[in-house]
Order: sequence, then C-alpha cells, then structure tokens
Amino acid sequence: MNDQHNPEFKPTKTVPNTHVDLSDIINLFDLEKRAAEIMTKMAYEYVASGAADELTVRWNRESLDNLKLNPSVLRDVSQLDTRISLFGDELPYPILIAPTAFHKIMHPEGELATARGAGVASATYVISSFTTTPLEEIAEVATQPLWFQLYVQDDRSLVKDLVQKAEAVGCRALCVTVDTPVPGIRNRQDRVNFRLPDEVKAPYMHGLGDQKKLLTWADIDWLNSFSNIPVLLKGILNPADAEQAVQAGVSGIIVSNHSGRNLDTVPATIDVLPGIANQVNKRVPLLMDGGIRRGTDVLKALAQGADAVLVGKPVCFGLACGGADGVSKVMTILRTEFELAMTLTGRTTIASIDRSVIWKPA
Ligand SMILES: Cc1cc2nc3c(=O)[nH]c(=O)nc-3n(C[C@H](O)[C@H](O)[C@H](O)COP(=O)(O)O)c2cc1C
Ligand SMILES: CCCCCCC(=O)C(=O)O
Repeated sequence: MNDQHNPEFKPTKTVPNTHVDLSDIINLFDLEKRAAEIMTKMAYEYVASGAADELTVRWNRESLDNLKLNPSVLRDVSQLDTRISLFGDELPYPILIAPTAFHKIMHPEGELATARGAGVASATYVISSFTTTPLEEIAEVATQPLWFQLYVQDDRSLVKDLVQKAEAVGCRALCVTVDTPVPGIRNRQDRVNFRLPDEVKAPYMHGLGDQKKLLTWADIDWLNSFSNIPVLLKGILNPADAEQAVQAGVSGIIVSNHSGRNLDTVPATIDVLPGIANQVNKRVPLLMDGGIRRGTDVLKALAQGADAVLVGKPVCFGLACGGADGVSKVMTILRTEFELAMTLTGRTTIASIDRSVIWKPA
C-alpha cells in the first residue's frame, strides 16, 4: 500500500506535486486507476465517492452501458461536423467540463491547471462556487469560454456580488445548482473525515451545510431579474421540474444527479433524459451529466435528447495525474472517441444524432 492509502496517513502538504507519465493512459478508466494510486486517500475518496450505497453512481454507468447502438452503413462519413452553438458561443464539440470543487486538493495548481487544460482541449470550463482559486486568476489564464456554477448561500447580497463578479471576469453562463439544499449522506467521505487542508481555501463559500434559508423558485426569479448572463438550472431530474424551469424563464437545463453524490437511488440521468427532452421540446438547451466516460456515452446522451454533456470525475482524475496535461488528455480522449462513434454509426453532424441511433428490438 502506498503511504497515501494508509488511513492513518496525514498529508503534510496540500497534495503531492505529481506529474505522472500519461502516455499509457488509453481511456478514462485507466486514468481513474492511476489516480487511485497517486492521489491522497482523502482527495481520492472525495472525488470517487457517491452518496450512501452508491447505487445511483452504479446506475449512471449501467444505464449508459445497457443502451445499444444502431449504426447506419454506407454513408459518406469523410467529413464530420461536431460543432454546437450555446448561448452565442460556438463550441467545437459538445462536451463541457462540469463544475467540481476544491481543485487544489487534487493538484497544487488547482483551477489554473484546469483552465489551462480546457484551453488546450478547446473546452468550456464551468467553475465551481467552491473554487480554491479566485475567479480573476482563472479568467486570466483561460483561453476558452468559462461558465460559473452558483451555490446560493443564505447571505443573498453576497450571492449577488458573486454573480456580478462572475459576469465581470467574463463568465458566459450561470449554472445554479438546485439539487443540494443540504449535503447528502457521504459515508466514504465521513470515513476519511474529509476536510480541506488548512492552506486550501474556498474563498467564496461560507458554510453551505448550515443553510437556514433554502433555495426556492422565488430565488430563481430573483436571480433572473439581475443576471446579465444566461441562467441554467443544474440538477433537474423530472419533466415537471423541467417545465417549471422553462416557465420560470431559465435559459437552459442541466439534467444531473450530481454523479450520485447527493440522494442515493435517484435514477440514472440517461434514463430520465428522454422524458425531460420530450417535455422541454427544444424550448431551451438541455445538457446532461452523470457517468459519461466513453465517446459512445456522449453519442447516446445526444441521441436521447441532450444538446451537450458535461464530465466531472474524469477531469478531477486527469487533473490529479497530470495537471493541465491530464485535463486536456481527458477531453481529447472523449472527443476523439465521440468522433469515432459518430463515424461508425454513420452520423456526420450533431443534428443527425437522433433517437434512431439507439437500437430497439424489432
Ligand atoms: C469531486 C466532485 C466535486 C463536485 N463539485 C460540484 C460543485 O461544486 N458544484 C456542482 O454543482 N456540482 C459538483 N459536482 C457534480 C458535477 O458538477 C457533475 O454533476 C458530476 O460530477 C457529473 O458526473 P460525473 O462525475 O459522473 O461525470 C461535483 C462532482 C465531483 C465528482
Ligand atoms: C456542503 C456541500 C458541499 C458540496 C461540495 C461540492 C460538491 O458539490 C460536491 O459534490 O462535492
């Protein structure tokens, strides 16, 4: 056992300054294995764990695996176009970096490395409210669009200031996380007594766990009333909430179960996506995350009605293993696999990816 995997091991510094050889990392599962070897136990457990019995974590993957593809043959697949347009920006491919907290426990360069990796991979990066690096510093190194993920805290004037700061540094959209009124049961994190090392701070967050005023639809109206950037709701899992979100005037919806980290036994996101897509009926962009690990998963999510997907855990593992290089490697692997999946199913444009891509028994 590596020292860092000894439960008694106490990190003496934020995180080892690791930069492992990434040349033999072929897919995102390889990367998680490597990350498990090199991350501190506390950081690894924080990233890898889900809520309670982790059934939803498992279902996210199983449901994606259980969908079968239905290729169309003899199409001219010599030219692919994977571009999408979201809120006025053209993205070269429909995969974004999901907001994840505390990057400095994963790599000493923290969110700066993530932003640099996103830049190399031409990916949009959604910064977490729990960033351990000030927004101005991230914006300074970013070369691709940034979005901001908002946790609404009790002090609404601080929330307003934070939204305005995100706008001022150039964030292009605001993802309001609506699935975490209180923290979920996180047994694995409790077992390692998860806490931030003293030298790591999340400068914008002050006790989400002690909320007195819980987020409601009235707060979404309030955010919409002053936000100058599109407001998306992150954490929608059923058509009724999606409808209410559209009626509330949001600009987009992220179908998410928080990677199974909050409420265990909610369904896999890929399973609820078609019903939500039917309800939303393209009135606003629909994004999805949860368990995306393969290019075929991206294709399946788009086929079931998503306009784009986000990836969380793999980016954290990439960051831990190789800083910016690790982050760009994750995005490049997924993008390349996605392009191949399009080619091999005979779909050359994003618009041509519809439910016929999914195999159904005759
Ligand atoms: C380590 C970690 C930290 C996260 N932190 C946040 C966060 O600060 N805000 C948020 O809205 N979601 C957070 N999430 C959830 C992700 O944004 C995203 O919904 C999820 O990770 C996607 O699933 P995947 O990890 O299976 O790709 C976090 C997820 C992980 C794994
Ligand atoms: C008190 C809730 C902490 C949440 C931290 C960030 C997050 O969303 C996560 O999934 O972890």
